[in-house]
Amino acid sequence: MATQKGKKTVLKFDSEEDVSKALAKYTADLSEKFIKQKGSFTVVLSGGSLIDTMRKLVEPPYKDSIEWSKWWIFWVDERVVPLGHDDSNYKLALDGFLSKVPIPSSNIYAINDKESPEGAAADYEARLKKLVESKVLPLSAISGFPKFDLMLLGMGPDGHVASLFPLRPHRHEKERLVTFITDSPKPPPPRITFTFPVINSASEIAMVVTGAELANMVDVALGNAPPPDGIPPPCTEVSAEEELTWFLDKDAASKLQTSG
Ligand SMILES: O=C(O)[C@H](O)[C@@H](O)[C@H](O)[C@H](O)COP(=O)(O)O
Repeated sequence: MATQKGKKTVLKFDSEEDVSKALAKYTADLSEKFIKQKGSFTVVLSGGSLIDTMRKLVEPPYKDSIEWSKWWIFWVDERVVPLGHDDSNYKLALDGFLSKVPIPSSNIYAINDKESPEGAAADYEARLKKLVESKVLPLSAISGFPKFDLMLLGMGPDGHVASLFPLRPHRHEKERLVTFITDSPKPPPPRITFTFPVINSASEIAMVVTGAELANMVDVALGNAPPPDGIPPPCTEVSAEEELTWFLDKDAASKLQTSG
């Protein structure tokens, strides 16, 4: 199998508002590109502040120009709570994004909230495999794992991405597509999450990071500073097959500026 990986780009903006504008344009451009190329656009969302930062995408001109009917929506991680619960990443995305645009509901892959964490991870993985069979999701020629067009990721101050946390062994999972955790250090504890082989098979990944409390970890993630405990955190493992693009506001990039 080929092993070539994609490039990495770091974009810095004066404000979170500018990150939001740039992220909307980037996402709209990729939507147009992938829909032209393959007739669909598969997008993987995170929870946290990302959905709010995506707010410009559901405003003109993008709200009316994007071919929403060709979009497919997935979650890189989800809290195992009822879909209507305030902790649910599905609810967060529904309220802030999905309820405002006409993506077909059959293209929106929420978790099965009747299952245990283990059951919900197995169920989500089985549904992804069906989408591979029906050719909605291609397999990466590099990794052999399902290949999504775009993943939109956030990062925690401990360097976690998705629900892959520094001191939890599931960050090293290499076989499964989706795994689970019942003791997440970030509440709520029960979660399911894509594994690194799936995350790193995406064509495009946007790491969307804003706020001064993340500045130290951005420095570590981009290789400018060593990890505080000597163990590379999950954020250092993210790569995309085409391009990984970091969207940083001035505050999140503040340590990078001082260290050059
Ligand atoms: O469900 C979750 O908790 C998220 O998917 C998680 O991985 C998030 O993206 C980061 O913790 C960053 O969160 P913030 O953007 O709120 O800092």
